[in-house]
Amino acid sequence: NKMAKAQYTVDSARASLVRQEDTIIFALIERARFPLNSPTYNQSYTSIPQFQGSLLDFVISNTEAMQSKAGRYINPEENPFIPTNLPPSVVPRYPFSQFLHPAAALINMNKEIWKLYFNELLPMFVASGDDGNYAQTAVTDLMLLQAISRRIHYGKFVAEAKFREAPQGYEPLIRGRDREALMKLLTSVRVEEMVVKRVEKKAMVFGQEVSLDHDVKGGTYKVDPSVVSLLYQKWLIPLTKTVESRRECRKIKTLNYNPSFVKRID
Ligand SMILES: C=C(O[C@@H]1C=C(C(=O)O)C=C[C@H]1O)C(=O)O
Repeated sequence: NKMAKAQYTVDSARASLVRQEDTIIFALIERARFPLNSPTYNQSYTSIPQFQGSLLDFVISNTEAMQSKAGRYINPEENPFIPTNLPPSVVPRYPFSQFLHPAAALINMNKEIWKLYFNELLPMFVASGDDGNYAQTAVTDLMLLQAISRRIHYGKFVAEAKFREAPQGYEPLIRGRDREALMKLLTSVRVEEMVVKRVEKKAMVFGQEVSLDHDVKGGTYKVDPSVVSLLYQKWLIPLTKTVESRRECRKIKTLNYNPSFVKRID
């Protein structure tokens, strides 16, 4: 049996979220190189033959189609932004562990993340203006959107690991559909505070100007460290927790229809 062993624990899931901070901060730095470049998002700017949508829509749907063929979405950590009509993978299927219940695959918050990205996030960290680099802008948007989406949906794994480590704590709340108590049990204020502080520090380290002529000097950063911590505090952490609580709430089905599930998961 080539099935990879379930490798997620609360600790390993946390370690992955810490690692993903690097990806998100570098993606923010890359996107912040360009001004807003609003034509990238304006459907009337592009008139691409046989395509309806903005340049970003065009880049995302074509990139996701190619990445899907290359097997990206076989990994349950990945969630496409435009899931309709995605071509199937054409590569041999790696047996990723079935750590999540299949119902978890139905949680896809990318529509919300997409809206949030344009309405709230972009204005927080890009300068206004237009330098014509629309394709480059779309590519950096996609990298950032994918990194943010992966982080938020990682809440599925966090929730599953938390449940498996303390089923006796979660089960009655899931059965009682007590969302509020579930959210409380899922929350670790201490961890959240560390995340918010650490990403600010990382943004200072990763976003400083490095030169051989002088010691590293603080003060100017490629993306504002306080914006990075605000972004985490206001959006990324709350949305990760929304995914976590949705995952727990939907477990009611598993608990009710398959009572052996809790035992089976060792
Ligand atoms: C991810 C976790 O769950 C919650 C969400 C957190 C986050 O999004 O960073 C941090 C702490 C918890 O409130 C965790 O406990 O590590």
